[in-house]
Amino acid sequence: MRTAYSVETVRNAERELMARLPEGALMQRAAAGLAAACADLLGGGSGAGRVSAVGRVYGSKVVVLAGSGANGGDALYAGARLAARGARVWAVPLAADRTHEGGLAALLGAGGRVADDPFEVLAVADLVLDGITGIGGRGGLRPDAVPVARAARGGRGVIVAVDLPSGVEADSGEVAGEALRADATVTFGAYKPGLLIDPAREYAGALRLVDIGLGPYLPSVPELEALQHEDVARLLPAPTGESDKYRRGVVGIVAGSARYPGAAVLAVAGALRGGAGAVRYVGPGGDAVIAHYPETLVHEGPPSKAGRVQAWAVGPGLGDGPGVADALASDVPVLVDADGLRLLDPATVRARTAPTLLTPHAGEAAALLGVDRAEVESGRLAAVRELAARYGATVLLKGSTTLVASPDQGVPVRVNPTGTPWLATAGSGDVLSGLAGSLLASGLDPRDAASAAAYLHGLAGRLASHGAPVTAHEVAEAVRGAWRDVVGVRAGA
Ligand SMILES: NC(=O)C1=CN([C@@H]2O[C@H](COP(=O)(O)OP(=O)(O)OC[C@H]3O[C@@H](n4cnc5c(N)ncnc54)[C@H](OP(=O)(O)O)[C@@H]3O)[C@@H](O)[C@H]2O)[C@@H](O)CC1
Ligand SMILES: Nc1ncnc2c1ncn2[C@@H]1O[C@H](COP(=O)(O)OP(=O)(O)O)[C@@H](O)[C@H]1O
Ligand SMILES: [K+]
Repeated sequence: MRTAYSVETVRNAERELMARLPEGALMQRAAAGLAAACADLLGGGSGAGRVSAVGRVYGSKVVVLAGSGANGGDALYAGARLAARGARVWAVPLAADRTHEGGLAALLGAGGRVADDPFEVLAVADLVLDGITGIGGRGGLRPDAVPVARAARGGRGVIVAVDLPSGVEADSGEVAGEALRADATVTFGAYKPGLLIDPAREYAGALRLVDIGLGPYLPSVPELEALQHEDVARLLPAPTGESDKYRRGVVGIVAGSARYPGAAVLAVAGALRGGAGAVRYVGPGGDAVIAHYPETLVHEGPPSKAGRVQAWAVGPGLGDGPGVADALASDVPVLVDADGLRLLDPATVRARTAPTLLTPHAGEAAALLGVDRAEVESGRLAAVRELAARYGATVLLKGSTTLVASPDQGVPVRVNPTGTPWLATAGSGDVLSGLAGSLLASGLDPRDAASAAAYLHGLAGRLASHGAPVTAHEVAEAVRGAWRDVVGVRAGA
């Protein structure tokens, strides 16, 4: 599990740790880890967007962009360590007389210099350390930093953000103005939410966490968590000798319409790959569903008359078709997506005794919240939390970063680490709905069902795409490979 903590929490932990250490020790730990990561990148270490061509620290050219705070201090001390190993290091102080004194003195003492002309050194740098702002930064880059940041980006050097890319909001992932896009970010003590959530995540490049000993002082419940393979493997259902199709769970799919018949097929396609023992389809698309998936149980009447299910997934391609209210009136978990989300009444959802899972994309979330889509896209974390609180439901917010929030207080939001922009293709959300509904039916709680489904769906998207366009149908077909990958089954086993 990868976890992220808010700035306030990190600062509290740092305070506690610092009280037990000699002055400056923490910054030295950060600088040592940062310098080691830079040495690795200068040596051709992979993972970052750009790869350094120099192949070694000795003789390489390094520029340190230093702001007025401790972030600049970290960068300058790391610059000093690189200078001591033979790098030519220039400092570019962006806050004149407020540059970190100790850091600058260390750099000068190790043979580094203050650049006469920042643009000249940025043009030839092999590596640029962005120490303009870290967790103390507010708003985008200030006007005087903007031309310097642009010159850094325009040069050929690998850009390494210190703790955070300068200009991004650490707690929310918002990017309020201009920010410096890094090839790699070396962060200290704990990931910050902004490093895992778009749009800020896009600016961070490859992530490295430097352990500065903060662990024991961080609370056990983080702000944000990202599941990894082993976490998802623990969640996925596995049939046993005692299993039969009913015990494995039956998922009911209410999807498709005369206008969108394909949505029914795609939602069923996802559901069939999701672990339930049977898929019941309810709606007007039964013929198309059967033509693709004869194993589906189909029904044309209302969901309440379709026979017992353990969970419903309602909404994909439904248009104004019936079924949403009927499914919501049931006493089993219900996933509501797409058309089902229109006119969804918070009071109805809140009054349910069984769990509800809402799966909006940014546009649908904006409509539910009564705000602009751009507001949701720039502030995903706030939007998903607000929706979960307002509806008393688990919410999976889709998009470039998929987030899952629980309505319960103190439960970390989950951020999905898999996926590819190629998933932005018609119908891929329908596959996700079916998949998540199927995991709900097989007994996962809504937060686990949503995050495991997003994880598998994202991985399936990557496997099916391999860098090329992909269709929703192919994503559904790749779910099995993703599942095997997660649970560690090798091909042929
Ligand atoms: N605590 C510790 O022991 C450890 C901390 N660590 C390190 O410290 C970092 C936090 O340091 P920090 O608190 O000094 O804040 P920091 O991020 O350097 O920036 C704040 C300064 O920038 C300014 N400023 C604000 N916004 C701005 C903007 N948009 N554009 C430009 N300038 C802006 C603002 O000054 P202002 O001009 O507003 O007076 C303020 O002085 C943390 O990220 C990590 O790297 C590690 O060494 C581990 C140990
Ligand atoms: N830029 C992106 N990067 C990664 N995944 C994306 C991106 N845009 C959309 N997705 C994913 O693609 C799927 C699209 O779902 P949705 O918007 O409901 O589309 P549709 O209604 O056509 O099925 C979601 O799983 C979403 O998270
Ligand atoms: K920075």
